[in-house]
Amino acid sequence: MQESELKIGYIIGENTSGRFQFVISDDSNIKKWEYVYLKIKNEIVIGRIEEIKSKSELMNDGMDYQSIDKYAKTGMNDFVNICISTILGKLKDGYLAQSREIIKPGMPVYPASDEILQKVFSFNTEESLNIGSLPDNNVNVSLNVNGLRRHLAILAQTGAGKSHTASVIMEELLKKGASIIVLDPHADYVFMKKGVDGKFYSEGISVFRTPLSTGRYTNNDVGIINNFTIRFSDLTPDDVKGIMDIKEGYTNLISIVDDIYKKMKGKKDLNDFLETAESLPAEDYKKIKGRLTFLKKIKDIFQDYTTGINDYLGPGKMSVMDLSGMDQFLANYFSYRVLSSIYDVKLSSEFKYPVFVFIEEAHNFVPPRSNSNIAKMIKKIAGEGRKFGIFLVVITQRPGKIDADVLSQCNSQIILRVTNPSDQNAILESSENITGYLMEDLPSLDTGEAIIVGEIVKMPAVVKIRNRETMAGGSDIDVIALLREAREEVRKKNDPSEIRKKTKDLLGEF
Ligand SMILES: Nc1ncnc2c1ncn2[C@@H]1O[C@H](COP(=O)(O)OP(=O)(O)OP(=O)(O)O)[C@@H](O)[C@H]1O
Repeated sequence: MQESELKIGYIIGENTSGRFQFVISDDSNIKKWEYVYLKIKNEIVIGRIEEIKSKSELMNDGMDYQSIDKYAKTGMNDFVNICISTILGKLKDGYLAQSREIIKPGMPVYPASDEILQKVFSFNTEESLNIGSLPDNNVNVSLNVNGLRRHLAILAQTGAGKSHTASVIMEELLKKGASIIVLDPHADYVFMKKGVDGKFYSEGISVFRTPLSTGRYTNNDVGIINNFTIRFSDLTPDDVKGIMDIKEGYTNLISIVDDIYKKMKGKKDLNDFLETAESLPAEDYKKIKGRLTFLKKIKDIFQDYTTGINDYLGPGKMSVMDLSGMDQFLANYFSYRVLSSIYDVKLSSEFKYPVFVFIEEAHNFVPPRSNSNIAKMIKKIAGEGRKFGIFLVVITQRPGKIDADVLSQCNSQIILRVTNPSDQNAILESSENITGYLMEDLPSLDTGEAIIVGEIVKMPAVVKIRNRETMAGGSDIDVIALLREAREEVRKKNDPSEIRKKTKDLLGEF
């Protein structure tokens, strides 16, 4: 095909090494977010359309309705359609390298073919995770598993598709034999053992719950579950303080717990702890009584066995820690136990495979300036984890309410719809990958559409995340269907024939 047949426009006006503008014909089908290229000295320089402007000298913004109406009816037009495109780089061996060429007015602009785009959005099979496709064509987009080495953030407002996206990445990582831990405060991932068809999906997935869990699903709903239990005598005094939510500054309560430990003479189990506490001087007992009541309330988590790292960490194994129904500080404590044990085995190289840790609702575990054990552990992993092979996937709907250092340690971002300006600002500040142009698109993304930037992709892209293979938990409630059911219930309650039927059932024929 001749170049002249392919081109869609010509470079015009002022252009820079980062951006160019070109005029397109009136009947062009080109759309925002599509990719174009220029041929400069036998090289292909790729750009992405960020904006399309249309303007007319004739029908300008100083004219009234009647005059425009007249022009419009004549069919006359002098529209100029101008596309603004960012330069993503020049294509080199399937990768993008920086382009420093001068972009001159008059140069033709070509639409990037699916073939070119497919090259840019794929990696070799072993390193690629299939995440979805470009929204307007069939080009598959893959993530580079190596890009996860520098942590990933999945950011979006509620309902935009964070858990869906995270599940797709988990499915892909499982296929690669990854070891995955999921901190799951709302039981969003507890059904992943099942496929969308309801059949069994993967041997490798286990769900861990504490006997305390009063979450949104029962054990029967979830199917096979593993209990996360603790043998009280395995706990250190500091562990017990953590479980009782006794923070660093509570010096009185800290010394009372230490005192109980010094005086314990029996099996060092929960009963021993509680009985020893009762023998404390009345004043001390009074101070700690509320915390002891709490320990009694959660006594079911203390069993004969302490769930340990070998239960939940292994090659090709994904363990979902269902923390639903727990107070935040207990969820923090359990999560801290899990992450610190992973940190230890990775630090000592006892476990050699990479571990991917997904943290849902991460803003609750590591809010700004938090000094809790779990927050310190997450910050440590964000800072140094990648050296030992622990990679974070931080998921949050409140990017403005999570520790900024943790967010900025994430070198890749998958960002779905975000309309709140303070969250948009937090995202913009967290990463140099995100430009103002990309930010402008955030409010208009559809559910399941994401902007992906950073080391996991060769160039920034808006991607339609693929369908899930596994069953979702925590999907949106179908309000319409439930309201329909409620109306039907009320109708039946008031329907005379239903009332007669009920009376007959109760009294028999009369
Ligand atoms: N790529 C997608 N394709 C099809 N459906 C999707 C996609 N992404 C999300 N959805 C659907 O949109 C709804 C919300 O998705 P999801 O639960 O993942 O959002 P969320 O951002 O995690 O919400 P929340 O903050 O409430 O947990 C779900 O019903 C989900 O199935």
